[in-house]
Amino acid sequence: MSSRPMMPDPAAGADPSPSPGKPVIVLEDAAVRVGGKTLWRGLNLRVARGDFIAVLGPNGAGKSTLVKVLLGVHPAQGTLQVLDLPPGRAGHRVGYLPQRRGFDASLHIRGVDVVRLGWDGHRWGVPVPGARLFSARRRAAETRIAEVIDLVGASAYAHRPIGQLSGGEQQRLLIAQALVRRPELLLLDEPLDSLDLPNQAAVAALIGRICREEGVAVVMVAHDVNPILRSLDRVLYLAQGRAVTGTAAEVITSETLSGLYGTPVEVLRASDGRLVVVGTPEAPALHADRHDGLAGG
Ligand SMILES: Nc1ncnc2c1ncn2[C@@H]1O[C@H](COP(=O)(O)OP(=O)(O)OP(=O)(O)O)[C@@H](O)[C@H]1O
Repeated sequence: MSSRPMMPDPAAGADPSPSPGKPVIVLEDAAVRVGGKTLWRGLNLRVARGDFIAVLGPNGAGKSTLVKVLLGVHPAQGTLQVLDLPPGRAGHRVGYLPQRRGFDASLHIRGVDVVRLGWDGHRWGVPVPGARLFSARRRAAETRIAEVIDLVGASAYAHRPIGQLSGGEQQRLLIAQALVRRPELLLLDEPLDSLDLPNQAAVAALIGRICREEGVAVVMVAHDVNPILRSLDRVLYLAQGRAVTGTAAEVITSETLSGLYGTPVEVLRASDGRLVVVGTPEAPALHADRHDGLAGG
């Protein structure tokens, strides 16, 4: 986890502080169109092993779309590489936790089975119990499933029905599911949403630890940077069709965000260190091509 401090320049759009080492993600001058219009462009990002990057921005800025681009399920222009391959080609080397709204309380599938789906959810059918016991491959799977449940601190409740667990407990098990195939890159879409503050802090700390201890690069969409402020390496801030990248201290400033939004935005620091952004405009509409010159990047 490292980054070189340097003031970001929204106009230039370059990622100012790439980490050294072989990149896990390379985006150069990337752009995305949705419904025939440009959502964002001029996006430059390099993510290295063990980096923790937050993707921030207002509703509709294109944060989830960026994750879909990295997964290879949404097309984009520019230079795009994930683990040295075009997006979508790295298979199990990429773990993904989509946005969600929680499990139905009546759902009886156990937490451990949810994690197991991350291992063999692509296969049809129910495993044959006898075959399972004698398969070395299956034993390796069960060892890894137990290991990853332990890693996220969910051993005490992993055998209970997932619908009966708290939001924080469910989220830990879903993170375990995303980690079970030992991904080198973890894409998390708002994993802290719908969690209460203590659980936000606990899950944020867990993700930071996974980054450090497992060497996994994490790209995490977040609405609030505060729970992850201490664990982060860099942020990518999307707004008004443009992107800036840098450390949180560089990007989340009145000067940088005012430049990005093109209107005065104030960043206040509370006495407990929390950052509060004031005066951001409403969610931007998609940028029509005739405005591309203004959207810049
Ligand atoms: N397949 C699609 N077809 C049409 N519009 C789409 C499609 N996917 C995304 N959009 C639009 O693109 C914009 C960006 O969506 P996206 O979900 O990436 O934003 P976001 O920054 O993640 O928003 P939020 O913070 O609300 O989750 C939205 O206006 C959305 O309606």
